[in-house]
Amino acid sequence: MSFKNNLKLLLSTQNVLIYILNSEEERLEYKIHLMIRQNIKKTIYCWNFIDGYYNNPNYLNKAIRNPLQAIEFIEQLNFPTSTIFFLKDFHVFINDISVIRKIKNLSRFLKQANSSIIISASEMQVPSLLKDFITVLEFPLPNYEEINLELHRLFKIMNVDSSIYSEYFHDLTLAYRGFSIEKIRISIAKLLTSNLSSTHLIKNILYEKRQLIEQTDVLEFYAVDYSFDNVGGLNVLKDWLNKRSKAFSKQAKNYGLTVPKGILLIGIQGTGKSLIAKAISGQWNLPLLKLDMGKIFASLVGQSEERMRHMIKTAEQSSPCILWIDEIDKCFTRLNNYTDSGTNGRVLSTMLTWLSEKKKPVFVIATANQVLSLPSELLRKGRFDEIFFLNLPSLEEREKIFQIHLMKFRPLSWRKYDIKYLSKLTDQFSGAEIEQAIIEAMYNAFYEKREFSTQDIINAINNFVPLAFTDTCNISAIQDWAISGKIRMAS
Ligand SMILES: Nc1ncnc2c1ncn2[C@@H]1O[C@H](COP(=O)(O)OP(=O)(O)OP(=O)(O)O)[C@@H](O)[C@H]1O
Repeated sequence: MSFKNNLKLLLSTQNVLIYILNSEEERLEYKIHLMIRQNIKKTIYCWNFIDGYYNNPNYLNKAIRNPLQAIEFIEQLNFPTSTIFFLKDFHVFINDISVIRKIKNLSRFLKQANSSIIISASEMQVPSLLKDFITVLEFPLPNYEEINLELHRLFKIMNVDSSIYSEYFHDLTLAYRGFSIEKIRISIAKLLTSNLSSTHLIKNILYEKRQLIEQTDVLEFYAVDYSFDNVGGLNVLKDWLNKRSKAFSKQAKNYGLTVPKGILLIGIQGTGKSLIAKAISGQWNLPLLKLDMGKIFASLVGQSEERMRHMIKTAEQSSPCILWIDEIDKCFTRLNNYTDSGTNGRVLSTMLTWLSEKKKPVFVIATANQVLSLPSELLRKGRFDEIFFLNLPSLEEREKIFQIHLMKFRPLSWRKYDIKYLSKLTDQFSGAEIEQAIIEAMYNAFYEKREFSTQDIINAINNFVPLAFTDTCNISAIQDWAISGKIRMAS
């Protein structure tokens, strides 16, 4: 249900105390006034600590700097019917016992009078004594249409010919998702006065967005310049992803397609799971947010779930985007789930519920090395669109990986290396190990002050012991599991 409908319902069903969590007080106040004018017949009294009651000429400056008096004022008005008392920053004062008592005493009469108190709060600070009386609502940041409207308005005010940017208006609007209206105003004023081209304008907004996202502490904004050309092999996975590359477009929506949820990539270390996450972001031209799972877990009870919820909200506000959850197996294991039914289980269940019910265009890429220890709930249908297994590369895939890395290091002379022979020598090597062997060869040749050759790479390969040789048991177990048909192979 939309915020507006939710609030309308609460106000018409005798909810006496409504606590609205928001970061945009001015916009919230405007929306409530608009609702009163258009949809509901109520009178409104607004109060803040410095000005007291300020919007009704008959009661100007009542209860200045006195929250208790602000509540007593309601009593003095003799409980007017169908009235809203909009109290700003009142969360700071409702921990005072005299304020709590007064509100409790008032609540019955407010109910009879069909009136309500709305507390506008920037933080969640509901005292336990009022828990049963308060309904909490969250005021969402502006949506696509609101941002679009505001941008047109700002362009007009600033006398900027919006037709110059018309082709980019959709991208501009998307880039500003996750910003408050106030932040959009400041940002657009700053950017338009610096006469940037459309693409630079969007780049700068994304830079500001990055700072906004990183304030959350658990999300890192990854600026990547990768595409599928940087990934050798994994053709089935790439094909699957290519078919969804326009999944977040208007055309896909009009076609009736549902927004894809995401994928779980399971595989041996160094087979390109992280690389694929970065490449999708570049290929689909969507921002990549990396979640630091370790930072979700806090020591205080309830704080970890709160951080998870906050992270989800930030990702949704920045959508469309890619959310990359690296090494999910390190945080959620079967063992953890059974031994720690507390925090770990609750954080997992918050995430699983979101994954199942997610409607916003946040494409989740979770990666894991271990599958046998992953909680089964995570693998269940409906969480991810698909689970892919990334095996050690085949001969053809190794050829492609050698080519990609040699082209990267020697864009002009890569053809002189005997890629076919090197690929044959590296059976059981991962992509990361192939890259490592080339780098090792380069170091050795550089030390001897000469260009590196195929022979240097052969020497490096001969001195290299790949993980598949040292961790045979684990790797065979995961390969057997994948081959048994439980998940889709990435190549
Ligand atoms: N298929 C591939 N094509 C090209 N390069 C690859 C491939 N696989 C791995 N690499 C190289 O190895 C590096 C490390 O791989 P990556 O971090 O993506 O592996 P991973 O599967 O995420 O490993 P881990 O499980 O250890 O996190 C990549 O940055 C890339 O340079």
